[in-house]
Amino acid sequence: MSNIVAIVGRPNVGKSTLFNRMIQRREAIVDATSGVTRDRHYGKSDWNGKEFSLIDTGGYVVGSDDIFEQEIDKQVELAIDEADAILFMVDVEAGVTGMDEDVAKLLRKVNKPVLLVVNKVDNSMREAQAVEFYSLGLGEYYTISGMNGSGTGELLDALIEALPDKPEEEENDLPRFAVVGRPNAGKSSFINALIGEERYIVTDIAGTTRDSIDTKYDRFGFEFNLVDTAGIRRKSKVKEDLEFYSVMRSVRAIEHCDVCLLVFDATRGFDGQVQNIFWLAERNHKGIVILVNKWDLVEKDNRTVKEFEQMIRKEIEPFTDVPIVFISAMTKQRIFKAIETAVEVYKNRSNRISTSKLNDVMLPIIENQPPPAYKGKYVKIKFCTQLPTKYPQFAFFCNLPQYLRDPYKRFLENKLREHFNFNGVPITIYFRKK
Ligand SMILES: Nc1nc2c(ncn2[C@@H]2O[C@H](COP(=O)(O)OP(=O)(O)OP(=O)(O)O)[C@@H](O)[C@H]2O)c(=O)[nH]1
Ligand SMILES: Nc1nc2c(ncn2[C@@H]2O[C@H](COP(=O)(O)OP(=O)(O)OP(=O)(O)O)[C@@H](O)[C@H]2O)c(=O)[nH]1
Repeated sequence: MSNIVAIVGRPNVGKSTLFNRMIQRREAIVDATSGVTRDRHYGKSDWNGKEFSLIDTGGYVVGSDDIFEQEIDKQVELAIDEADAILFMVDVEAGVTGMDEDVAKLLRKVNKPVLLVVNKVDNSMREAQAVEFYSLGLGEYYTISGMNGSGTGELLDALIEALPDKPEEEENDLPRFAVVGRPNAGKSSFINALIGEERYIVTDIAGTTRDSIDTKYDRFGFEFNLVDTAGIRRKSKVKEDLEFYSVMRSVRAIEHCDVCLLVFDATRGFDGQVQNIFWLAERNHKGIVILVNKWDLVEKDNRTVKEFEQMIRKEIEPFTDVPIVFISAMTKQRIFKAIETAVEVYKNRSNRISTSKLNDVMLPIIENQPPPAYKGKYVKIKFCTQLPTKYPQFAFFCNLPQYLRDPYKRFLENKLREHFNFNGVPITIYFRKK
């Protein structure tokens, strides 16, 4: 699990410009041909080998200036709750504004690293103007130009230095489940139905969940950890139904878990916000179980289940090999089934296939349907192997890896899924030169 860094600040100071710079740098290196559209607000970055997740809190709010100000405060409070470090961005062109002062006031009370970033310092004259930001009472500041990149190296050095060291080893080897979803989907109700009474919670100390965000349960004959349930149950001050809030509240739990239980409200549909959380889990290579909640409220006939499944699978293409369980947190219908499925997905995610077995299955398939010629070149795949990682990744060795396209990658993934059980688990495929 990586540290979470949030960029806060009033609109138009340049948050997304810096965000894009930090994310793209890495994406260019990691995966130049990724077909998935990038999240505008969440991504991974790294500096000197230290990885962190980056959240841009900007661009969510439309409305009058009044609403604006309140919203910014809420975003900052949430960022304070959920992030490990905060980049507070201000704009040297505009100078210190009232809104900057409000945000600074919130941030001065915070017991986490806060780095004051003065943006749009494109030249040395502006460097001198930046001194006025000392008045915000946050101490030292970093001058950057998000646009041309100057100063960002120093900023990143300081950020990495300030980030807490995360323990690599987990507390125990039990499956870690996170219950995620939009506000009001029924996450708390589901957790309550699952664990019964309040007294099952061992570590529910609000605000101190940072270092131990697992809570251990032993229910229905399964042992597992629920991730950050305290955080979910704490009932954040923020209740608004905005994408930003659900993403912000999910990021931490998703990063820390093995399997996400994605709860959605059957009466509201599998909309964009649910999908965002789904892809957040997928991009983090987590197992996923979709829980269609409030099933008691749905008028059903013998086709309803099928129709729901089809509708959902259409929205999550091409990663459709995901279990869907219809539950009611209220009547406790199929609560046990939900956990049982999550345990199965957990096992699938740890599924390791021996190289000989893998090649016995995959090579004949490849021979039968080899990659199509690309630019007149024929690609020969020689063998494949599963990499020794926590989640399923496969390397296919071939003469011309750069000529293999996404459709063939998907073909191989489908064949892997047909022959081995990776239900609910994202698969990564690499082509390597041999
Ligand atoms: N001169 C200068 N302009 C910049 C710099 N960084 C960003 N800008 C400009 O500032 C404007 C706002 O930048 P954004 O990155 O969209 O700002 P934001 O804080 O994400 O804004 P919201 O999404 O509304 O919260 C754009 O016109 C950018 O081109 C910089 O370093 N120097
Ligand atoms: N009919 C019905 N109502 C449900 C069910 N699950 C939850 N609800 C209701 O839906 C509302 C929201 O449930 P919560 O459990 O608070 O939802 P949540 O996802 O934890 O919400 P946030 O804390 O805002 O993120 C409550 O009024 C619940 O009583 C269900 O299975 N059936």
